[in-house]
Amino acid sequence: MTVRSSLAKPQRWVVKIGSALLTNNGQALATDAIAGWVAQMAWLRSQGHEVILVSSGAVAAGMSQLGWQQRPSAVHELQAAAAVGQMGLVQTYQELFQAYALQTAQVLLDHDDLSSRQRYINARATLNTLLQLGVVPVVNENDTVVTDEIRFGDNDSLAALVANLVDADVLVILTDQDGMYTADPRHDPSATLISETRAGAPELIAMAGDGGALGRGGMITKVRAAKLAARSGTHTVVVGGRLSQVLRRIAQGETIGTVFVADQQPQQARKQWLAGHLQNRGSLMLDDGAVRVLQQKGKSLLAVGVTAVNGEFTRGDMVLCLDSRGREIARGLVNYSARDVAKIKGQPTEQIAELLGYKDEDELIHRDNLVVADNF
Ligand SMILES: Nc1ncnc2c1ncn2[C@@H]1O[C@H](COP(=O)(O)OP(=O)(O)O)[C@@H](O)[C@H]1O
Ligand SMILES: N[C@@H](CCC(=O)OP(=O)(O)O)C(=O)O
Repeated sequence: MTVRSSLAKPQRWVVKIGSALLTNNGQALATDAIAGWVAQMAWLRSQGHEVILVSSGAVAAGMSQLGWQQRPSAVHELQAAAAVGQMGLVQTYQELFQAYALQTAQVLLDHDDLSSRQRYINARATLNTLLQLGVVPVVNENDTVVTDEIRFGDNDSLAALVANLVDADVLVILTDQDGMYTADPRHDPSATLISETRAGAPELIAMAGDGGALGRGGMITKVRAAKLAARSGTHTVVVGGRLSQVLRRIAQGETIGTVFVADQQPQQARKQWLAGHLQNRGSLMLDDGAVRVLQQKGKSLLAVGVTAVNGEFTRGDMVLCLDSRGREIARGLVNYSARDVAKIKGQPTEQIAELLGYKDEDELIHRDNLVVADNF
């Protein structure tokens, strides 16, 4: 099966719509165009796909509401414009999705949320819960507190980090060109469209230029985003948002835009990332039964299989899982702090709420967040 045709199976999609598309030349939100994408996302949902939307446009919408003709260069003015514009942006999505009986949720994130382990695990749990509830999350950068991203107008990397967070199958970046060309087509009329490439191919950087006046990340940030997304095995499609029925056509395997193929299997890529990127903060000693289910059955770790706790860790930290002789058999992101694990170790899952006065996840470490030793 080719990457293109694989997109026709029910999938988890992250769809990113850039500033360059969302406004009518910076005058106001392009509501008709937005209605068209919403209709297509509702169709994706009706076909069994899950959809997370990453939408820019807050600064551009705010500028037009405030009557500003020029994009300001002062960061606090950009942030103020984003705060004004975000209101109209989410309201527009809420009303348009409602026509398809779909609920929406506003999720504002910044890069720190995704690099701090505790916030990472919380953001992941919230987004997964929203998807399970059938809600369409509408994500944007938390522009009030970021500086670099708003200055450079880059929601592409945010979209890639969201794709990593939810293990998306595909990231679709809608923009104002039909895809990625061998050079910026605004400046080089001989440039040709690249139909398929490997995410992370080094030659792409030299072909990618910067952006236009409204969205400003340009193609460079999309190339970087495709490389980031590939860490979770997510394929990226950069494609023209104004092409008729663009999302439907991608879901039907049509060859449009540029596909950046992730050449690692999702699980493998994610586990490599877990294995390689985080320092451990403590360890859990497991009984023989827990060691067996982790090693042989690929299951999650439950509190009942833990016999001892070491170290000072909080929810979201990386901890080592040791067998009774102290050998490391796995490592993963823990859902409870060291203090709480000490209270629930050896206990069945049903006891967690009573022992702690609250319960987050059933698992101490979910299998998606766990790497068993032979994968290190
Ligand atoms: N190699 C390339 N292929 C296609 N577009 C490119 C390339 N290099 C630079 N660009 C520019 O990137 C722009 C899209 O990026 P940007 O303006 O940031 O939009 P968005 O708001 O969608 O992120 C295009 O309008 C195009 O001029
Ligand atoms: N988060 C901001 C800026 C993000 C932005 O413009 O990014 P992009 O669409 O990638 O060029 C906004 O909503 O306006």
